[in-house]
Amino acid sequence: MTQAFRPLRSVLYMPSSNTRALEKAKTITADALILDLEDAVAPDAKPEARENAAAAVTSGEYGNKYLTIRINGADTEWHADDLAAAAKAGPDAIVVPKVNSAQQVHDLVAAFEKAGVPEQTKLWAMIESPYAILHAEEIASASERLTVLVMGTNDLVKELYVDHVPARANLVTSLQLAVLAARASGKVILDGVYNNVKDAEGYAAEVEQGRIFGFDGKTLIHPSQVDGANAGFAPSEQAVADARGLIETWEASGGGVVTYNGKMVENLHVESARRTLSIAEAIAAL
Ligand SMILES: CC(C)(COP(=O)(O)OP(=O)(O)OC[C@H]1O[C@@H](n2cnc3c(N)ncnc32)[C@H](O)[C@@H]1OP(=O)(O)O)[C@@H](O)C(=O)NCCC(=O)NCCSC(=O)C[C@H](O)C(=O)O
Ligand SMILES: [Mg+2]
Repeated sequence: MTQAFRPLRSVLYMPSSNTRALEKAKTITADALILDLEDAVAPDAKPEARENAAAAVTSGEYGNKYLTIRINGADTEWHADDLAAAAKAGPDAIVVPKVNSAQQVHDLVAAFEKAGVPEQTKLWAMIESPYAILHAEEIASASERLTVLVMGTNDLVKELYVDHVPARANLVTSLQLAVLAARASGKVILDGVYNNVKDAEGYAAEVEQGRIFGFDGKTLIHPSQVDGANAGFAPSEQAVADARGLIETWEASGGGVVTYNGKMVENLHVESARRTLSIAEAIAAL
């Protein structure tokens, strides 16, 4: 995780045209918000949504949540105005949909600079096409400014001509390629959204799958999904206790190979355990 272990377990989208959702989001315990100007906003509502998103970012009313704005893609009529508004507001990150190549990342970084986007505002790139999946490592490593890959599984399903199915068998290769790309380039990666806000069981299974696959967190569409992601992408109490025990046992041994709870422990396991503790500490510090 390159963002100094800033937790991004739960990253909630909301249409920036929906003032009720923007208001409600102030009290929702998501680690980050994506104030959307793209697919969740109808063309007629884009100008007002743009103003709402900028006002939300500058309001100072969202506590320590990481605030991002998802702008419309560079090939749309709204992109330039979205980017100008985001540049002025200075969110923690600008989320760009449908990023397909390293060249596109270079162009975006240049456009950020030209538009006067503050240096501390990062680029989050959405990976949501077959082409992007096959070029995910080049995209992820194209710029230091790009800190997070965000899976767009709705668009990916559309582009693959498949359906959403339980356990996402038809997306497993894509998800894993994207996680590999993020890990190879030291970037954070967020899983896609779960569309059925009434299906708590299916949602919980998908959170667990995302955690097992190695995602750092999940993008969400409804407040009811926040607690599940916060718990699912945090080390459990047992994992924290095991990490402490493992480190203590290994250190007491003088740093060679030992067993802890019957399992072999070497320095690489200690590194993983320290990472678990760092994540737990970062979450506790929120
Ligand atoms: C999915 C929804 C349209 C459902 O809306 P609704 O039926 O109004 O939900 P509820 O009545 O259950 O809402 C209860 C209260 O919670 C607030 N609310 C709802 N959703 C959000 C939210 N996302 N953020 C903040 N607050 C929210 C409601 O306002 C109610 O508040 P109150 O009345 O005060 O109690 C809706 O949830 C929604 O719009 N979700 C977000 C949709 C979105 O942003 N989509 C874009 C990204 S998804 C995507 O496609 C990613 C990617 O590009 C890909 O390709 O995969
Ligand atoms: Mg999409």
